[in-house]
Amino acid sequence: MTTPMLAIRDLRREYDSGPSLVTALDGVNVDLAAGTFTAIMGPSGSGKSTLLHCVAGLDRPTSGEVTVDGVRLGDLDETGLTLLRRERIGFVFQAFNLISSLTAAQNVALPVRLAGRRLSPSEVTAALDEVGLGDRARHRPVELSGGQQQRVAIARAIVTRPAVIFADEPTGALDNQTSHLVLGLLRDLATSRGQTIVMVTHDPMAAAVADSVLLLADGRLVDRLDGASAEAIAARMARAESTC
Ligand SMILES: Nc1ncnc2c1ncn2[C@@H]1O[C@H](COP(=O)(O)OP(=O)(O)OP(=O)(O)O)[C@@H](O)[C@H]1O
Repeated sequence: MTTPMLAIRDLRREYDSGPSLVTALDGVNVDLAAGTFTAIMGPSGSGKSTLLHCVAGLDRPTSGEVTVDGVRLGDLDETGLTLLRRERIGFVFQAFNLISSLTAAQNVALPVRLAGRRLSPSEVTAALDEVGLGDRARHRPVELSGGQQQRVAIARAIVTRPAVIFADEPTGALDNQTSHLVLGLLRDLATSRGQTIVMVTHDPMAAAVADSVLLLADGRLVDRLDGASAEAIAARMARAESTC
């Protein structure tokens, strides 16, 4: 058996919020193979963001273990986690998180630059070309549409060729047509480049682009749908929402 790109074992995350203890993740176990595209769905408050943050090394679980590309996150200190995120992980968020005073090319190069390294102009151009924005390198975010801004954010996420890309509602702020384009890009990163994509979404149409959908409810993985249509995913989600 090949080693999974992401291995999640008995993952628990509790929040001590005043008088009550909130269990956001209640023993999640799953392996995700390299080059797969996985959507995480579930009712509001089911633990999707917490799972994404724990698996991406942005948050520490209360117990359990996450292994990313053979590295156990629990063995890393904050510096080690920062390095891992910088070198092997890409992030795409609903809010594009671009710096308004910088051009598209400067935004793409910024994280690496903050890390004390410089990308060659051809690396930046290649990433922008890959998302179809090679001709917008000198544009500032305000001069770009929402979909174009999200594509710049994707270029920024892929410029270091990370093994894993985490996307939190990447199409949440986009219209249907633009969402389709952005999802196509993510799909292609998995299929053509073997990158592993994990995407939180509420949208069954978006989830249908993934290879599989993991369904969370009350911090537990309650179902997995492989190759399901948007209609099948929507129906399963409706059932999950009616029982919570
Ligand atoms: N920092 C925190 N402190 C206390 N409780 C928290 C914190 N973050 C999340 N929670 C709780 O943990 C549970 C899971 O939250 P999480 O944000 O992971 O859910 P979600 O599925 O992403 O929700 P949504 O779809 O609404 O974004 C919720 O009950 C939430 O209130």
